[in-house]
Amino acid sequence: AHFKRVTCPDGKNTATNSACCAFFALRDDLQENLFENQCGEASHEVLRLTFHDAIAFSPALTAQGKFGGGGADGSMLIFPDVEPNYEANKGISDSVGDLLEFLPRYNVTAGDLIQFAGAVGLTNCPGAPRIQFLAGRPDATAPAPDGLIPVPQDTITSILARMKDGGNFSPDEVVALLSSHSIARADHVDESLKAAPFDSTPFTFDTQIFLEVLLRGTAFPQGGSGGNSGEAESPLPLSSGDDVGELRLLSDSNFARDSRTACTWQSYVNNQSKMTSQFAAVMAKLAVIGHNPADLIDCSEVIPATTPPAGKPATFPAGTSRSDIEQACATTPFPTLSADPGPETLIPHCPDGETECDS
Ligand code: HEM
Ligand SMILES: [Ca+2]
Ligand SMILES: [Mn+2]
Repeated sequence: AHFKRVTCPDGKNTATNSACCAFFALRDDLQENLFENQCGEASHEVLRLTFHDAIAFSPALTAQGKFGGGGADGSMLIFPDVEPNYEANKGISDSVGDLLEFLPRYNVTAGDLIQFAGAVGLTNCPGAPRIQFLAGRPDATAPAPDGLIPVPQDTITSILARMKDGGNFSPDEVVALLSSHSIARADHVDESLKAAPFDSTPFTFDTQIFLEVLLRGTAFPQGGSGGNSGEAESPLPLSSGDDVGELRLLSDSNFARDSRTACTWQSYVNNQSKMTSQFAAVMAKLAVIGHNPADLIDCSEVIPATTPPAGKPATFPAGTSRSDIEQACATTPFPTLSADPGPETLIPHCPDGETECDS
């Protein structure tokens, strides 16, 4: 068969399906005015929103005759005064507010906007994969019920059960999804710290998260209140001004050390291609929770090209070494890595070495 491309009403773009046309101008607007072509705060927060919108879906609740949520249906944007107020969604209102500026100006559904923006934002992050984007999610008719978003103080057993129910994710697939925490910073785990990074390279989609969470924790980030619910000690607590020390989620700490997930966790250390290909595959699954993909139209062609990885292997952050690794996978040797020289260094607050940046 051959496929004829349609010319979009904008007169500039062609598409495999006219349903994809609305996304070209939206993409350019998001890149210029929200993400600023950077792997900064807005790109990170929209990625988190893709998860929180999609995973609020529960066949188990439906089986009890209750409403289980609509999955990736944009309910966060359609009912912005409901779900964003749930405890597990603390901080999500930033990305909800960001995307609500775009929603009325484009002929796309709220569920599509969230997953599309997540895929576009990712391409600003060096090393991140280009993920699939399917269009055509119908609009949510009701907000998802509370209690469906994992929190870092949950046990691994409970998070795995929730992820199985919500997206039919295996333990390995949950670990793959946690690659997202390579480009992540917390504002609400320790309310006294703003943008506390989960790894030493929060603007690069690399495997440092999997390495650094395996290092022995020594302290809570300096300047913070420490020991909050869902927080574990980190190996890089040094802070100065806006440059906040690394914060470790209790759940990430547990995933790295639990017998059900430790070997997959360790297998991503210094294996960028494995991490990114598995993350891309599982994100495709996440993005269609609550929908039959056969009802959606492939508009992946609108997603920009990726930003290439730095090409730097994983390294022990300055001040740490192999002897600090709490290895929990018994069957595979830990990879040999070099260490950055010198004593512990600060983790920069801004992308691209800027001295001032938003949030
Ligand atoms: C499965 C268990 C998970 C737990 C318990 C969890 C928990 C958290 C928490 C507590 C934060 C910090 C929020 C804040 O205080 O500002 C966070 C941030 C983040 N999470 Fe997760 N998460 C999980 C899975 C995921 C998944 C599957 C994704 C995406 C695919 C994701 C993407 C992110 C991103 C990108 C951020 C950073 C947001 C920012 O920098 O503002 N998380 N996560
Ligand atoms: Ca990183
Ligand atoms: Mn944030």
